[in-house]
Formats: sequence, structure tokens, C-alpha cells
Amino acid sequence: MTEPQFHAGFVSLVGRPNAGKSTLTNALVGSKVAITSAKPQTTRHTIRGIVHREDSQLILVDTPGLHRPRTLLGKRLNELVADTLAEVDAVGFCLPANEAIGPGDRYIAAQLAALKRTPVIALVTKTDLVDRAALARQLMSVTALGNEVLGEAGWADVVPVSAADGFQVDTVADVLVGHMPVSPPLYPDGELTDEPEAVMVAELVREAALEGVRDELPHSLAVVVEEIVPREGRSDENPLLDVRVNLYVERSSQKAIIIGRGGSRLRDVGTTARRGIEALLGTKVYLDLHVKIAKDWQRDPKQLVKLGF
Ligand SMILES: Nc1nc2c(ncn2[C@@H]2O[C@H](COP(=O)(O)OP(=O)(O)OP(=O)(O)O)[C@@H](O)[C@H]2O)c(=O)[nH]1
Repeated sequence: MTEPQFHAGFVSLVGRPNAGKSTLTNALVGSKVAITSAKPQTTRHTIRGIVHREDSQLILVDTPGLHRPRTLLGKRLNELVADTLAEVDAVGFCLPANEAIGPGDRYIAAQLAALKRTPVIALVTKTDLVDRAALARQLMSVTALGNEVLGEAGWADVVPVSAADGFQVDTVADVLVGHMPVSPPLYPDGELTDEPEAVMVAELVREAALEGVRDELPHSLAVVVEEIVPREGRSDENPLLDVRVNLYVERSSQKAIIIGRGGSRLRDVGTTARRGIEALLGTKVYLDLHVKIAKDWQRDPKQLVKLGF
């Protein structure tokens, strides 16, 4: 008997302003908080929310670049968007059902067409605002746009959805999960995900730990924030937070990569992450990093429990 495999990965919802990205993010994530404030510039992708399911996990991230097209020009912008979007496993392109496809949508569609490898799912949002006939027409226009920019194959999928009344929100999650790679959960479920700060801290550590070694440690790194506690005996004017974080890898060779010769790399990781965390939390931080091997943790349910998955 084979166990059903877990799927996890990163999704970026894109679309022009007002297309319904944030509202859909919140609907997908449910009661779990979507992080909308405190965006440290150090992370390429800001996590907006995490969808935890029994068999899968979707990490919804922001993609810089598409949001500020006017501050960058031509090739540079194309490169930035392509770079950042190439790191996600799927893109959800939001197009409102109640507005004709405009130049803003076409602009983004053209950017997305340059992503050769990443599947793009067209999400026709706000379906509650239109009747069935208008929705059918919009679905056809959106499909035609896909064929225009991507050729015959078109969008990987076209899914109508309403975040307002919940229509097809689960279907959107199903379709996105269908494009996620086989992977262990990338973030722990549970209370931590309700704490934007802990999620952000984990993300900062993860980013710092992967910097420059992404090829060697693609997805085999789990970051668990064990605790964030104020140091006792410090005055209110000069507080210090103790932040204890465990990094779990699968093999000793990966542990060696993270730690580096004589611990040099781990010190750099700590320094970089600490700066980001201090900027995020606005106080001095003592960051305590531990690298541990969770052997075959993708397959061993006991380990998963220990890691809080
Ligand atoms: N009726 C209806 N309104 C929606 C739906 N989704 C979003 N809206 C409304 O559309 C507006 C824009 O939604 P947002 O989710 O903020 O759009 P966004 O794409 O995140 O916008 P930016 O942050 O500007 O990029 C808000 O007023 C929402 O309340 C929906 O499914 N139905």
C-alpha cells in the first residue's frame, strides 16, 4: 500500500489593482491571518498566507515587480518579474468577471507569457457580480487572452471564483494543489501560522539560510520558530528578545552546507537574519539558531509531529 504523497509549494496571485487578490487570499487561507503589513525588504517574497490541508500546503506569496511597473522599465522589469515568478510553483492570474479585459491585464499577461516553465492559472474573480451569460462571455475572453499570449496551449486552467460568497474557492485550492510538487510541508501548521511575526521570522531565517545555496538545498529545509520571549531583567527602554529557531535538514551533508567551515556560514546566516528580524520587530534580538537533522522527515509521521507538522 502506498501512502498518498504530500504536495507543497509556492503560489503567487497576480493581477492588476483591485482584481481581488487580497480578498481571494483571505478566502483561501480562511481564518488564518494573511500577512498584509510589515514587509521587510529583505525577503523576495512576502508570505501573504498559508493554506494548510490534510494532504497539501499552499504558500501564497507576493511578487514584487508586478506591483510597481512604473518604477522600472522594459527589460529590467521583465527580468525581475521572470526571476521572482520563476521561483514559485504556480501563478494565479486574477481577472475580475465584471470588468472587460484592459491594457493592465494584457500587460501582466504578456509578462506571464515569458514564464516558460511555471503554470499560469487564470482565475476569473468576483463571479457574484455578474449573471451566468456575462460570466460565460468573460470565461471565453479570458481563454482567448491565454491563447493569444501563450499560443494553443493557453492557460494551465481557467477557474471562475467568488471570494465574497465562497463559490469555487475550494476548487481554486484544488487546482493550485494539482500544480504543486511532491514535498513535505514547508511551514508548520498550528499556532505559529496565526502569528504573523513568527511566520516572518521563520521566513527571514529561511531566506538567509538559503542565500547562495538554493541549488544545493532546494526544499529540504524546514524552519521552526521555537520561541520568541522577552529577556528577563531588561528595562522597558532597552528590551531584548530571545528568538530560538531550529533549522531542520534531511542529511548531514546539508547540515554541513548550512553551518559552513568552522561555523562561519551559520554566523553569517544569523547576522543577516537577525538584522531582518530586528527591523521587523523593532527591538534588539538575540537569535539562537540550531541546525538539526530530521532523517527522512518527509516520510516519518513521528518526525512530522515533532516538527509541528
Ligand atoms: N463582490 C465581490 N467583491 C470582491 C470580491 N473579491 C474582491 N472584491 C472587492 O474588490 C475590491 C478589490 O479587492 P482586493 O482583494 O483588495 O483586490 P486586490 O487585487 O488585492 O487589490 P490591490 O491590493 O489594489 O492589488 C474590494 O473592494 C473587494 O471587496 C468578490 O469575490 N466579490
